[in-house]
Amino acid sequence: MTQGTHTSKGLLRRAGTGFGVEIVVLIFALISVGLMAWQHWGMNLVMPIASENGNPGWVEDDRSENGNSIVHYQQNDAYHMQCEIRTAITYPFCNLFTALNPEDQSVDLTQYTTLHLDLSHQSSTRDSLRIYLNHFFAPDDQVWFPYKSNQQVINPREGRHSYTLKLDEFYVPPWWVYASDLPAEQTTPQLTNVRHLVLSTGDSSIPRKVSLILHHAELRGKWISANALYRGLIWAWMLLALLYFSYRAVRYSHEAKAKHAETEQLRAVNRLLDLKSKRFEDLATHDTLTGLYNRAGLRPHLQEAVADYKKTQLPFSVLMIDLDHFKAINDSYGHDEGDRILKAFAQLISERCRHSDIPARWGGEEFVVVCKGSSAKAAKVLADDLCRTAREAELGKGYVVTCSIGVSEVSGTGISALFKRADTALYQAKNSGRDQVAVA
Ligand SMILES: Nc1nc2c(ncn2[C@@H]2O[C@H](COP(=O)(O)OP(=O)(O)OP(=O)(O)O)[C@@H](O)[C@H]2O)c(=O)[nH]1
Repeated sequence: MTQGTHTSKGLLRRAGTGFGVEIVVLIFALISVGLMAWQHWGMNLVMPIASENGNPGWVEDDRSENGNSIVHYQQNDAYHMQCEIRTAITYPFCNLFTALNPEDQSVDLTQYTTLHLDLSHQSSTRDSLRIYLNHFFAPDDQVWFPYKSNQQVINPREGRHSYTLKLDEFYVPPWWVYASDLPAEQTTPQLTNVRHLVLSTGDSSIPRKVSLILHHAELRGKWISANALYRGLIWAWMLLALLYFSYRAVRYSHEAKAKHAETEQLRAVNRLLDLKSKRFEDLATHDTLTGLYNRAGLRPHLQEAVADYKKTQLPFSVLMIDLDHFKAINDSYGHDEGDRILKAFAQLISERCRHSDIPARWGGEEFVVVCKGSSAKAAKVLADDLCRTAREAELGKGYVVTCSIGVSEVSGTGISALFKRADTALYQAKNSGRDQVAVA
C-alpha cells in the first residue's frame, strides 16, 4: 500500500515536471514566433525627409568649381530643381539638397533599411541620377570635405515614379575615396550621422536640360532589426537551455543523494535484520541460562557424528551428566543459587572438554557431552575428570556439588539406543551412590 502510494507520487512528480518543461518551451516558442511576426509585419519606423514637414532644401551647380552649368530652385509642396548642364569642366553637375530634419541636424540611420523616393524626372538626353546620403564625420580643417558620400546610382524613367533603395547597398564612390586620401578602413559606407539627402545629375558630360521634382522621400525601418531580434532570440533560447540543464543537474544531484541515503538506510535495516536473525537462531539453538547448545542445537552435531561414524567406523561416545541432589540445593539455597550452580557447572564442562567435544544442556540439571572420535574408554577418562573437578571445584558456597555420569559408545543401533544406554549407565551411577561414572 505504502510502496504503491510512493510509486504513483513519483510518477505524478515526473509527469508534472515533463509537462512543466513542455509548457515553458511552448510559451517561449509562441513568444518567439509572435515577435518574429510582429517584427516582419509591424514595428515599423518611418522618417519623412522631404515632405510636408518643411525640411529645408536647396540646390548647387558646378560654378563653384569653375563650371558654367546653371541651376534654379523652387520649393512649394515639393522640391523642384531645373538644371542646364554645360560642359565647361569634365564633370559638370547640378545638386538638389534636402536636410534630414528642419534643424539640419545629423541623424543615425542604423535602424532604417530602405529609402523611398517619389520623383518626377525629365532630361533632354538620357541621364542617370546619383543619390547620396551624406554622413557628417569630421568638421575640422584637416579634412578636405566634412561629409562622407554614401552613394547609389539609378536610371530614372521619364515622368513621376517611385524608387526604393536599400540602405545596405549604398557605397562610397571612387571619386570620394580618391579625393579624401583616407586609409581603406575609413572609406567604407557610414550612415550613423547623416545630414543630407542629395540628388545629383548623372556623371555624363553631354550638355542637357534636366528637371527634377522630389515630391516625397522617406526612410523606412524597424524598431528592432531582424538581425537584432534573431540574435536576442538565440541568446534567450540558449539561456533557457542553460537554465533547464542547470535545473536538471541540481535535481539529479538531489535525487542521487536521496537514493544514496535510501540505500544506506536499507543497508542499515539489512544489518539489523541479519543481527536479529542471528539472535533468533542463537535463541533457537542455545540455552539462555548457560549459553551451551540446547537439544535443537546439538542435533546437527549428533547427525554429523553419526554420518562420520558410518563413513569411517571411528567411534564416538556420549556422556549423560546429572547434578546430584540438585533439588536439595534449590530447596536449601533458593532457585537463584540453583541457577548460579547450573551456570558454573556449564562453564566447568566447557573448560574441561577438548576442542572436538560438544557440550550441551539436555534439560533441567542434565547435561550431555558428545565426544567425537572417542571410544567409551576414552570418554570415561573425560567423565572421571569432570566428576572429580566438579567435586573439587567448590562450586557451592559451603557445600559440595557433585555429579553422576553415564557413558555409552555408538554401536550402530541408532542415536535413541545410544542415549538410552547412557541413561541406563547414569541410573546405575546414581544407584551406586552418585558422584561416579558408569559405562554402559
Ligand atoms: N534452579 C533451577 N532449578 C532447576 C532448573 N531446572 C530444573 N531444576 C530443578 O532441578 C531439580 C531436579 O530434581 P530431581 O529430578 O528430583 O533430581 P535431584 O534432586 O538432582 O536428585 P537426583 O538426580 O536423584 O540426584 C528440580 O527441583 C527442578 O525444579 C533450573 O533451570 N534452575
